[in-house]
Amino acid sequence: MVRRIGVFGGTFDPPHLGHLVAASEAAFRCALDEVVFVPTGDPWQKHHLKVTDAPARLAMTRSAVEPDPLFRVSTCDIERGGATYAVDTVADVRAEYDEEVDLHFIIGADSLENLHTWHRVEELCRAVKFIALNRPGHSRREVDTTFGARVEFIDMPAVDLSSTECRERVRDGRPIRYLVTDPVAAYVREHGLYRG
Ligand SMILES: Nc1ncnc2c1ncn2[C@@H]1O[C@H](COP(=O)(O)OP(=O)(O)OP(=O)(O)O)[C@@H](O)[C@H]1O
Ligand SMILES: O=C(O)c1ccc[n+]([C@@H]2O[C@H](COP(=O)([O-])O)[C@@H](O)[C@H]2O)c1
Repeated sequence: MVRRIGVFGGTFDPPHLGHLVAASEAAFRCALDEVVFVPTGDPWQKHHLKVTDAPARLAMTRSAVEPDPLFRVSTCDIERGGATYAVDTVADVRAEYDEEVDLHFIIGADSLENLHTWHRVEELCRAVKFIALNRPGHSRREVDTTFGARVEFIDMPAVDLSSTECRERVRDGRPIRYLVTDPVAAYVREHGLYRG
């Protein structure tokens, strides 16, 4: 039996409940054997934003996924260096297995809308199928399939939350408890992240 692996790339600055619900729902609905969270090294489309250092995002992502035996973290994007391209992510994750695996790239509706801007997208689309999740304010159906994307649309309980909102809440002194896991909230507090 070829194992079905979900690859969930994200900047995870910080990881929040929307990410965890998306991964869990994708795993359940698509019978995934494992979901690999891959924090970006250098998210090139976020160069206009201040992104938290990779070790902190990695530590938060590890702590967020640790309780779920179906989830693990790969550091491949952080270790590779240079701009993070999903086409490299999936090649590196594939290389982490000794056996043949069927890779599914988990993606929110907002990212799916921008898929046509991704590096070597046709090659990426040959390498993986996409599991696309609804995200408030974004239509999942607007995907340009001319480059061959194979997309399965999954409905998850809508989580109207972003890392941006979490960062803004911390900056403004508002709570993020219950929007992120307790260990992530503790990490943010103890390391003074997002205080502006
Ligand atoms: N609430 C959500 N519901 C569904 N998908 C989500 C949600 N939040 C993030 N995602 C998806 O998770 C992946 C990683 O997202 P990312 O780490 O950039 O989080 P974000 O909340 O979009 O961050 P930011 O606000 O900093 O842009 C993307 O594919 C994104 O579409
Ligand atoms: O391959 C690309 O060119 C590309 C461009 C933008 C985003 N991505 C990937 O999309 C995932 C979510 O990225 P982000 O920046 O929305 O956190 C992550 O795995 C990124 O590497 C990939």
